[in-house]
Amino acid sequence: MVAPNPWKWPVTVLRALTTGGRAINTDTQQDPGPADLSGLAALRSVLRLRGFRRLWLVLAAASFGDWIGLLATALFASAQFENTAAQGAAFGGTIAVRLLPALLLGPIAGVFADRFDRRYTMVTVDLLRFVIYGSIPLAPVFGATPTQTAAWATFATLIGETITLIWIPAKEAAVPNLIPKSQIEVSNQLTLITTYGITPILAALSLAALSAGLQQAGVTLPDWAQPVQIALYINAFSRLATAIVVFFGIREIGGKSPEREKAAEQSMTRQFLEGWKFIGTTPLVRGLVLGIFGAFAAGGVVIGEARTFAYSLGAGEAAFSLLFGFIFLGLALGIGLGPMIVKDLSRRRWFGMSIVLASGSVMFLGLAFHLSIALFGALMVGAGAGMAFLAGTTMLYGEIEDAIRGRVFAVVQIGVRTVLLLAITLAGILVGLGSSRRIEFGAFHIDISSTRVLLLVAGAIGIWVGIGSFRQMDDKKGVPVFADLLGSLRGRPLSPPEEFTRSGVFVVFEGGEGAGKSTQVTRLAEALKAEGRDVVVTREPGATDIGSRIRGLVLDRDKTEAPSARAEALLYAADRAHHVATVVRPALARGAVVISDRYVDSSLAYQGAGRTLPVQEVSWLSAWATGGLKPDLVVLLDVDPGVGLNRVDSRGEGADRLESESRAFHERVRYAFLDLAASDPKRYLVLDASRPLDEIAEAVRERLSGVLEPSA
Ligand SMILES: Nc1ncnc2c1ncn2[C@@H]1O[C@H](COP(=O)(O)OP(=O)(O)O)[C@@H](O)[C@H]1O
Ligand SMILES: Cc1cn([C@H]2C[C@H](O)[C@@H](COP(=O)(O)OP(=O)(O)O)O2)c(=O)[nH]c1=O
Repeated sequence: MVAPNPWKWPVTVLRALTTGGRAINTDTQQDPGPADLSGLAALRSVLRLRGFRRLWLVLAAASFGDWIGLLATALFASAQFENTAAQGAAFGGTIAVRLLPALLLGPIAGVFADRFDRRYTMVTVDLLRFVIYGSIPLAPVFGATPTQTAAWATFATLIGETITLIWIPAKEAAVPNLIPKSQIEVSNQLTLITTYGITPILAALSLAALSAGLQQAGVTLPDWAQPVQIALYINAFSRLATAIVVFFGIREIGGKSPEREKAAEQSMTRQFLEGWKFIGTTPLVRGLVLGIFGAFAAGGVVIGEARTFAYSLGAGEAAFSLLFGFIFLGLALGIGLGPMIVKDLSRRRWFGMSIVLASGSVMFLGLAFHLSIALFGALMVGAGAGMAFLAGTTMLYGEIEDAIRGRVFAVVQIGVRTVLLLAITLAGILVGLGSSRRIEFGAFHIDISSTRVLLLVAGAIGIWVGIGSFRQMDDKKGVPVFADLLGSLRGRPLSPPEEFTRSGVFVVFEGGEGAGKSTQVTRLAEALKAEGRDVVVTREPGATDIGSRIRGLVLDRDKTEAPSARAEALLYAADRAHHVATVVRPALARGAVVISDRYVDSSLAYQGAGRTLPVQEVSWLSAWATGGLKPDLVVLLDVDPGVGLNRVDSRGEGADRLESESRAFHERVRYAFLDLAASDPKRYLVLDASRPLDEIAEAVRERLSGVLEPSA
C-alpha cells in the first residue's frame, strides 16, 4: 500500500489559490462510502471534493471580508468624530445595524433561496455587496462631511447586511448538494473553524498589522487609502472574488431539482407559509430550532453580563477578555475534537446533550466564586455550544430536503440574530437594574448579585430547552441515556431496540447449575396452559436446530476441544441471536407467553464473571445479538453452588463442560446473578432455591399475576 502523502491537501489548496481553482481536478468526485474515516484522513477525503474545496475558499474569503469589514466599518464610522459619546454611538450604531436587517428581510430570504437559482442568487448578491461596501470608504473622496460619511457607512452596511440574508440561506442550502452525506460533518468542522476561529483572528491581526506597519513606515497615505479604508476595500473585493469563484468555479450549485422547479410554481406567499408549516410540524426541525434558539439565548445572557460578572470576580477588564477567550477556545475544542470524543453517538442525542452541557455550565458560572473556576465554566460553555452548533448544522444539512432547506436556514438565522440581540439587551438591562444584595443570617452573610441569579436562571432555562429538544428528536427511544453516552465514549454505542409490536410476555429463569430452573419452567408452563394461555417453553443454548449444534460445540466435553473464552462468548451469542429471531420474537409478536430457561444474564454471569471477560463487552454483544430485547420478568433461583451441583450429580448424567468448572468459578457466577438482580429490582424476582418446589412455584405464580393480563 502506498503511504498517504500528508502534504497533498495543503499543496492542493495552495495550487487552487494560485490557479483560481481550475487546475486542481486531480481526483474525481466520489463518495468514499460510510464515514469510517477519522481525523486527518476524513479531512483529506472531503478536501478531495472539488466543489467543496472551492466553496471552502469562498467561505474563507467571504468570512475574512466579513470580519475585517465589521471591525473596519465600526472603526471607520467612529473615526469620523472627535468626541467620545458620538464615537461610541457611531461604533455601536453600525454594529446594531448588522443585526437589525434580519427582522426586515429575513422572512422572505428563505423563499428566495428555495425558489431561484442559488448560483445566480449568490453571485448577484455578491456583486451588489462589492459595490455597496466599496462605496463606504469612497464617500469622503466625493466630498461627504463626517456626519454624512458616518450616515452612509451605517446605511450601506444596513443594505449590505440585508442582502447578505439572502446570500446565506442560498449558500447553506447549496452546500449539502456538493458533499456526500457521510462527509458533511467533517466539512462542517472545517468551515465552522474557518469562519469562527481562523478568519476573525486573521482579520483582526491583519487590520492591526496594516495600521501599525503603515505608521512605522512613516508613509503618508492619501485620504482614500487609510488603513481602515484599505480594510474596507478588502471586504469589497472579497465579494467580487467570491462572486467570480461561484460563477465560474462552482457551477454545480446552479440549476434546480425537479422538486424545486415544481415548488416554484406556487406563489411566493404559499411557499413562505409552507416553510413555516414544515418547521412547526416536523419534530426533528422543531427540536433543532428550539435548541438552537435556547443555546443562543443562554449565550446572549452570558455575553450581556460578562463584563459585570468579570468585575464581580474582582478581576476586572483582563478577566473579561480571558472569559471570552476561554469561551472561544471551548468552541474550537468542541467543534474540532467533539466528533472524535463522542464517536458514533447519535447526532440527535448529541445535540440535546451538548445544549444541556452548555446550559449546565452557564449555571456553574453563576456559582463560580474564583476566576479559575469561572474560566473552566466558560470553557465548558464554549465546548457545549460548539458541539451543539456542529451537530445542529450537520443535521440541518443532512436531514432536510433540498427543496425546503433555504427556508429552514432562513428561519434559523433570523431567529438566532433576534434571540441573541434580545438576550444581550435584556441581560444588560436586568444587570443594570439590580445590584448585589447582602443577606444576613446573624453572624453569616451571603452576597447574591443579580448577575449570578440571572446566570442560574438562564442556565436552568437552557437545560429545560435542551431536554425538550432531546425528547423531540430522540432517535433511540428506550435506550438509557447515560449508558448510551458511556458506550459511545468507549467506542461501543448501544443500538436502539429493534422495533416490533410485542403483545406477549417474556419470562426468563436464571440461576446456577441444579437450581431447579427446568423444573420450575415446566411447572409454570403447565399452570399457564391450564388457564388456556398460548405458552412457548424454550431454552438457551440449544432451542433451535442451529442452536443445538452450537450447544454441542460449547458443552460436549467428549466430542470437541474447548472453545477459547471469547469464542465461547460468541457461540452463546450466536445461539441467542438465532433463538431470539426465530423463536422468541415471533411468539411475542403473536401474543404468547414465552418462558425461557436461561437468557442474557447467563452470559453475563458465566462468560463475564465466570470466565472473567469484561462484563460490559459481553453485555454489548448480547444486546447486539438480541436487538435489545429484554425480558419482562427474570426469576433468579439462587442456590449455593455446592447444593446445586450435588443435585445435578445425583441425576447421574455426568457433568458437562461448565458444570465441571471449579467451585470458585460457580461462586463468581452466583454473585454475578445476585448483582444483576440488585441493579434492576423491578425486573427480577429472586427466590431461595433450597425452598420446597411448590413454594417456589407459588411465589412465581404470584409475581407473574402482576405482569400477565387476566386470562380470557
Ligand atoms: N426446590 C427444590 N428442592 C429440591 N430439589 C429440587 C428443587 N428443584 C429442583 N430440584 C431437583 O434438582 C435437580 C436439578 O433441577 P433442574 O430443574 O434440572 O435444575 P436446572 O435446570 O436449574 O439445572 C432435579 O433432580 C430436580 O428434581
Ligand atoms: C445461556 C448460557 C448458558 N451457559 C452455560 C450454563 C450452563 O452450564 C450451560 C447449559 O445450561 P443448561 O441448559 O441450564 O444446562 P443444565 O440443564 O445441565 O443445567 O451453559 C453459559 O455459560 N452462557 C450462556 O449464555
